Amino acid sequence: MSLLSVNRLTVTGKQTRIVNDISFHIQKGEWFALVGQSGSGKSMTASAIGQLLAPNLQAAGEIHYAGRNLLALSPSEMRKLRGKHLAYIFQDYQGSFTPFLTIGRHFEEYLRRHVRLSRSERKEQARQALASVGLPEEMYARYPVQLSGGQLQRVSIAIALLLKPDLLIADEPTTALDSVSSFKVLELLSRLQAETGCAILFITHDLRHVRKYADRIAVMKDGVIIETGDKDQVLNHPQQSYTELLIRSSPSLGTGLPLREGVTR
Ligand SMILES: Nc1ncnc2c1ncn2[C@@H]1O[C@H](COP(=O)(O)OP(=O)(O)OP(=O)(O)O)[C@@H](O)[C@H]1O
Repeated sequence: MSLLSVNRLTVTGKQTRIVNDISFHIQKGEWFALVGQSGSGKSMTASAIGQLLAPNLQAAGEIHYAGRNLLALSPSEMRKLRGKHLAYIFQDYQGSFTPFLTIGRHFEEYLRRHVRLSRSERKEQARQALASVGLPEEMYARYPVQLSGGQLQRVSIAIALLLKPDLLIADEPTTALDSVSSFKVLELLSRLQAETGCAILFITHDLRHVRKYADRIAVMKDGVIIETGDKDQVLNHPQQSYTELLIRSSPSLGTGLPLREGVTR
């Protein structure tokens, strides 16, 4: 059985349909990539899963997780699930931190919200989590502004994985980072996924990362999933001309694939 099953999800604004009747499923422990160009509806899909859509947007359809339809949960039920079972990391990692709280306090607050632990136990867990993402203990007492982008994103990952969620939703986690930091963050995610066994819904427009890390891919265009399958199948034998175009426009993937009729570069 799938860990997460999205069935006929639609996200609508006042006048527009942003996500249009999409379905996909994620298996336990797999790295599932949702790819497509900017504005195709990837982030809205990710937000709908955790009931994080802006108030002017509405989701319809079903999103099944552990036998429950997430779209039907009350806000407080959803809050309990987020963090413990389902965690997010975002492109805008800075927005996930409160500037006047130390890194340590961010861990503390997260743990306090979700589990019953003594103060010293919380501190110990935070220390271990920092170490697990390769950050020194002294980061605990620092403020977010005193860390680099890559370090902060690593802290977000440490916090997101603190309670060993089954599903991590990573919405373009490396887009705002330079290439060395991106590399480190993705290697870290890959290692932690192997250690914790969590599934990852990985949202990106960078197919190089997909090639390296993903198990399966769904390609999104204009709010619709136009193609889905195993990574190698989709990247080596795309069925849709749009997928071909995405592959061709990717810096290091765009070679060796014959251009099909009607596809323009
Ligand atoms: N609160 C909102 N109200 C109305 N439309 C919105 C709202 N938020 C996003 N949109 C629109 O929804 C569409 C899909 O946006 P979304 O962020 O899901 O795209 P994306 O594929 O994740 O793009 P990117 O890669 O740039 O993040 C866009 O056209 C965007 O302008």
